Amino acid sequence: MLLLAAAFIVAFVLLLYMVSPLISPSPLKLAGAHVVVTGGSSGIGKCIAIECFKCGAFITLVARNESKLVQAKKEIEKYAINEKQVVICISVDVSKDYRQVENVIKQAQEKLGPVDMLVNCAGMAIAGTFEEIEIGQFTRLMEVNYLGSVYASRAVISTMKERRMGRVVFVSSQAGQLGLFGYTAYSPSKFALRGLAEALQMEVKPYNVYITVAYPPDTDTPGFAEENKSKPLETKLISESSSLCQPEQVAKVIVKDAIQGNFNSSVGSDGYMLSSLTCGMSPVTTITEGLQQVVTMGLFRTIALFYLGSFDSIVRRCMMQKQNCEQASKTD
Ligand SMILES: NC(=O)C1=CN([C@@H]2O[C@H](COP(=O)(O)OP(=O)(O)OC[C@H]3O[C@@H](n4cnc5c(N)ncnc54)[C@H](OP(=O)(O)O)[C@@H]3O)[C@@H](O)[C@H]2O)C=CC1
Ligand SMILES: CCCCCCCCCCCCCCCC(=O)[C@@H](N)CO
Repeated sequence: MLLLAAAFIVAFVLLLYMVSPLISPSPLKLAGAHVVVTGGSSGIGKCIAIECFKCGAFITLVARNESKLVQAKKEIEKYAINEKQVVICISVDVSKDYRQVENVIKQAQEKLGPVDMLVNCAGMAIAGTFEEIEIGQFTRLMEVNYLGSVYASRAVISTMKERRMGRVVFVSSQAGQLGLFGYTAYSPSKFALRGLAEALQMEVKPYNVYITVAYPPDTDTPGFAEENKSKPLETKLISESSSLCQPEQVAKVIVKDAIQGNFNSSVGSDGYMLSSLTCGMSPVTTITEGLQQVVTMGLFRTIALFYLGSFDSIVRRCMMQKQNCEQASKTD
């Protein structure tokens, strides 16, 4: 009986491997491709642009600040592998008005041809307790992190479907896979990207267009330094459970996954565990990935329970410390 079951499983796995080319997309060739990177003037976005440029791509950088854009363009151009390669910059706020973003994409396509890959990396983080964060910041984060990605993606998707090719990358965050102290405004804006990505992937898969959602951990960038200025101690301590990465390393992984057409993109062992644990109904792009999710789910949930316990105790300890400080200052 056991033997029969084992034989059945082996046959099943073999069958899955046989049909795997049907679900694995063919890799995108970056040489000569047009890659648009929103948020490409700094941090992770700039490193993604460099990574693509190194592979022979043509780059459009999109961000607000013109001098930062020009600076980034100069830096990226150093990595050229042939004389034809071009980097262009366009200044726009991706979060304000769909028509503006659509125009920017049109301009980029006139200069460098149809977009082969769009990387939605423009974004920002604000950390603070729920009652500390100004009410307008909840709107702002949804506008920049979520709607900014909707607008740029909406502007490229029709052409991608017509050409039966393309990649759209959403840069979410590990804070888009779990909610944690201090991120009541930020986490939802990153969770939203996952919902968008899943729904969109189901629509565009028959057109050979592939979506990638990246979930980076804390990454050493100018944006991260800015966020740290006002980050609650609890958020800092909890985030230390996950590694601090360099933007170059994060960019390498994101570009590799986008080329392959992988839906999930994570960095490091905690990133891997989190993605596996939170895979839910997200599409699977390789058989190996699907099998790993099935096998590791229970184990990773067990590990996660220990993490959750330690997060709760960090929050409780910080609260008690604050109360002690308040009492001490009252009795003084
Ligand atoms: N660093 C980290 O720890 C992590 C970051 N992430 C995510 O990665 C992305 C990049 O982060 P990071 O590299 O740290 O950030 P940076 O602050 O270093 O870079 C952000 C980029 O986005 C641009 N940008 C910001 N707002 C807008 C806007 N409204 N319209 C157009 N462009 C905009 C900025 O240019 P300008 O200001 O000139 O517009 C800049 O080019 C973000 O989405 C972030 O949430 C995810 C996980 C971890
Ligand atoms: C099996 C379970 C494993 C669980 C591991 C849990 C680790 C949680 C750490 C969460 C870190 C959040 C980083 C947010 C980064 C970010 O988006 C901002 N820095 C943006 O600037």
